[in-house]
Amino acid sequence: MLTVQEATPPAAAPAEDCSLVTRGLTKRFRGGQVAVDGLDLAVPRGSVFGFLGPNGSGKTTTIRMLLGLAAPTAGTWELLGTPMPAGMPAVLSRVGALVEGPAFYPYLSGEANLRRYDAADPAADPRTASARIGLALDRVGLAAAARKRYRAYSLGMRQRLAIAAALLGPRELLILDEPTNGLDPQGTREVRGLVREIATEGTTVFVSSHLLAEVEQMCSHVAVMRGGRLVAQGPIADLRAGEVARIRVETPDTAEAAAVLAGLGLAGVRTGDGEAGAELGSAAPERICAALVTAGVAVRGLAVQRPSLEDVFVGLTGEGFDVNG
Ligand SMILES: Nc1ncnc2c1ncn2[C@@H]1O[C@H](COP(=O)(O)OP(=O)(O)OP(=O)(O)O)[C@@H](O)[C@H]1O
Repeated sequence: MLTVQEATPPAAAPAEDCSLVTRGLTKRFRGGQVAVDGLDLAVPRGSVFGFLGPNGSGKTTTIRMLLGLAAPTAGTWELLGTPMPAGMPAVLSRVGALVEGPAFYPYLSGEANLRRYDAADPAADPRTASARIGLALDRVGLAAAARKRYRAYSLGMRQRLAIAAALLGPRELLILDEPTNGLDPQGTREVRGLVREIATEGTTVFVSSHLLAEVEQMCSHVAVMRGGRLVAQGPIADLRAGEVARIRVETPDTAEAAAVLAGLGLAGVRTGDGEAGAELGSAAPERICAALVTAGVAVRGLAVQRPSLEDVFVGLTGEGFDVNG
C-alpha cells in the first residue's frame, strides 16, 4: 500500500522481505542543517525502487549513509537483512554501488579500466578476474567494445561501464545514485534498459532520480523525498490505483451537459467555460456520449483524462513536485 508519512505510519513490506531497510535514519551536518530527517525506507527484495526527490532533498546523503560513506546522526539500517554498519565487511561484496562517478582512464580500454577496479578489491580472486570482467562487460552490453579506449565511448557507454564496475561479482543489491545524470536521450534509454534488465535477473535495484517520468518508466516502487523527509512510498501500481479519471465534455450547453452527467450518477460534476466534466468511475465513455446526444447536448469534444503521476503526487503531498528539480 502506498503511504503518506504525515498521515499514516510508513509502509511497507515486512523487513524480512526487504533488501534494504532504514529506521529513523537522520543526518544533521555540522552547522545544524538536517539533510535527512527520520527516514523509514523499506525496499522489497527484487524491486526496482526509485528514490525520487528534487535536487537537495537528501538522496545522495542517504545513499552515502547506506554505504557507510557518511555516518548517520541517528537511526539504524539493514542491507540484505544484516544490521549496519557492523555487518558492512560481510555484506558489501554482495552490494554493488554507483555513487560518485568512478574515475576511468581515457587512454585505457573499458576492459583495462575494469581490470584496475577489480585489482583494487581485496576480496576479488585475481585468478578469476578475466571471467568476472568479461561477465560484467557482457551484462552491460559492452563485450564488443571491451578493447575500445574509454575516450572513444559515448556517454551511455561510459555510464554502462560505471555500472559494470559496480557489477564485478554477483550482486544481490545494486545502489545507483542518479545513473542517468548528464546523459543524452540515447544514453538515458540505454541505462534505463540496463537497470530493468539487471532487475529481471533477480538483483534488487535502488536508484535515485530527480525525474518523475524516469522513475515511472523504470521502477516498480517509489519513495518520494522532499526537504530531507519521506513523503510517500510504495508500489507505483498502488499510486496508479489511486488515480481518478475524469470525463470532459466540450459544449456550449454546459448546464445541460452537467445535468446529464449528474443524471448518470457520476460524481464530481463541474462546469467551466465551454465545458462540463465529472469523475468517470466505472462508466463507459461511449454511453455518456450517447446520453449527452440523446439529451440534445451539442458535443464538440469528449475526452477521458487520466491524471499524470505528478498529479497524483500533488494530491498525496498537497504540494507540487518540481520534476526538473
Ligand atoms: N557535507 C555537507 N555539509 C553540509 N551540508 C550538506 C553536505 N552535503 C550535503 N549537504 C546539504 O544537504 C542537503 C541534501 O543534499 P543531498 O546532496 O543529499 O541531496 P540530493 O537529493 O542528493 O541532491 P543532489 O541530486 O543535488 O545531490 C542539501 O541541502 C545539501 O546542501
